Amino acid sequence: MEITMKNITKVYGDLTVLRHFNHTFRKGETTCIMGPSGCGKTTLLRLLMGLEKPDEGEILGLSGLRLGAVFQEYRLCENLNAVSNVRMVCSHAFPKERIIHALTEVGITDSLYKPVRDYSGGMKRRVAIVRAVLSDPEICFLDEPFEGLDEATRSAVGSWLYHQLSGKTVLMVSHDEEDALRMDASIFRLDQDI
Ligand SMILES: Nc1ncnc2c1ncn2[C@@H]1O[C@H](COP(=O)(O)OP(=O)(O)OP(=O)(O)O)[C@@H](O)[C@H]1O
Repeated sequence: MEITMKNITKVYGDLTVLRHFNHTFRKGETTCIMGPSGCGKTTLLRLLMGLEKPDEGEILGLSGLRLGAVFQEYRLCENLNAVSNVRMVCSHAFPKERIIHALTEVGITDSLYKPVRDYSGGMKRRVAIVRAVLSDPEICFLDEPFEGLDEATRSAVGSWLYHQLSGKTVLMVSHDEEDALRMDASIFRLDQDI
């Protein structure tokens, strides 16, 4: 029950981001990928999500899995409200009340029906988090999921997310060890000497 990145090399023009990189992530657990800015953390997630192709190497253990993701740039439909954004990833029969309940639990209450273009960055991030969770992923990728949230919200949303994703495979990126702690994640430091 593992996801293996085997001999992965990723190059952008003159820049080699990963060179002959090998690592195994355990399924059913949360791993927090940490490392200096620009070291390739997002690239690593994008390779695992299949959004980038490695120049060399292979990734094993992911095929057929249902993916969920929170991207740094939210990727919401700006003209739709929070409920509609989440509803897009749910099955037809999924009760709207459960969507509203989840959004309320992360603190999106009175703005549920406003277009998300009018939301703050922190609110957009919380909508993206609820969308990722309610898509019922088998593996969830979280790229700096708590960025832009104040300490109290970070803690409340972190605890909600931890409970929702418990037992699933989660690969997250963060600069903050507190985030790893609140998600009960093991830390993987990406510090390749390229
Ligand atoms: N599509 C791309 N084209 C060219 N260069 C890229 C591309 N994507 C990433 N890079 C470069 O690859 C390197 C690694 O980027 P990446 O976003 O993976 O780093 P990171 O560790 O996630 O950084 P941060 O912590 O700042 O988010 C950076 O130098 C970045 O500029």
